[in-house]
Amino acid sequence: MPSVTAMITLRHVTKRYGDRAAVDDLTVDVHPGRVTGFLGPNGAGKSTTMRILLGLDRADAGEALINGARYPEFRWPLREVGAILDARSAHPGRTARAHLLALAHSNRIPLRRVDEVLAQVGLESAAGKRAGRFSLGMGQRLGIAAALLGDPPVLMFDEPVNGLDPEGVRWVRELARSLAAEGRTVLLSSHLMSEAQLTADHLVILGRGRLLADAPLAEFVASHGSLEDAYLALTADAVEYGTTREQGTTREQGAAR
Ligand SMILES: Nc1ncnc2c1ncn2[C@@H]1O[C@H](COP(=O)(O)OP(=O)(O)OP(=O)(O)O)[C@@H](O)[C@H]1O
Repeated sequence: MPSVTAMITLRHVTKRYGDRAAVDDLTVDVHPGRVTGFLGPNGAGKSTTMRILLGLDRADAGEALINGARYPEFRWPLREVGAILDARSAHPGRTARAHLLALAHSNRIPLRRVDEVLAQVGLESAAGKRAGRFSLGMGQRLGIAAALLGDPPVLMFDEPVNGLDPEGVRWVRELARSLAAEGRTVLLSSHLMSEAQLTADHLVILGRGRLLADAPLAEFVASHGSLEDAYLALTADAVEYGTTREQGTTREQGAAR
């Protein structure tokens, strides 16, 4: 049974670039045993939040914890949290198997896990192929294999279905749901409301780096009939780069707010 304790804890996290806050006093908990959809318009701060959690960016203020610890404190981080931030993270000259073997070595993960995760993501037959020759979808699968390698209790996927075909999209959805059903914490960012509605149990929505909502999916859908309608109503004032209805041209609203 999943514990009721939050596995991802953000407390007053702020990150500034110049005079602008990419993440602005963000406090939220992400719980195990469910898929939490991490939503927000372009530039809302989703990737920055994930990067801070993964120790790739440093917050100017606040605390970002995974299972009670800061990422740099983990001796074997891949056993604590699996993440895909960028589908092309493997060295292009390395085969899929060599990439995963190197990761397993570096985190003292049993080497048998390499073949297990290759099978889990459907890449057995491509294990000897260089990552640089992978299609976008294969690259996403390799990224997910790396995330699963250490059997971590926490998974963070940033736009995992970008560029995937319908079969791949469904596969990611079912994978995310099964990982949550095993009691893991799954945080998944997406721009696709239809996909988020099919995948997430719970939603955390950001706008301009601030928390706009933290509630069960069912509440959103009940309030407006669809997640898309609820989301667009909630984020209307937080969109940075929109298109004007009359001309379909891009305008920047950021300076006006
Ligand atoms: N390295 C950086 N230098 C300067 N500004 C940055 C940097 N990284 C992010 N930002 C800014 O911080 C804000 C938040 O960006 P972030 O990528 O976290 O948003 P996001 O919600 O992931 O957006 P998207 O949905 O477009 O991926 C944006 O205004 C972005 O331009």
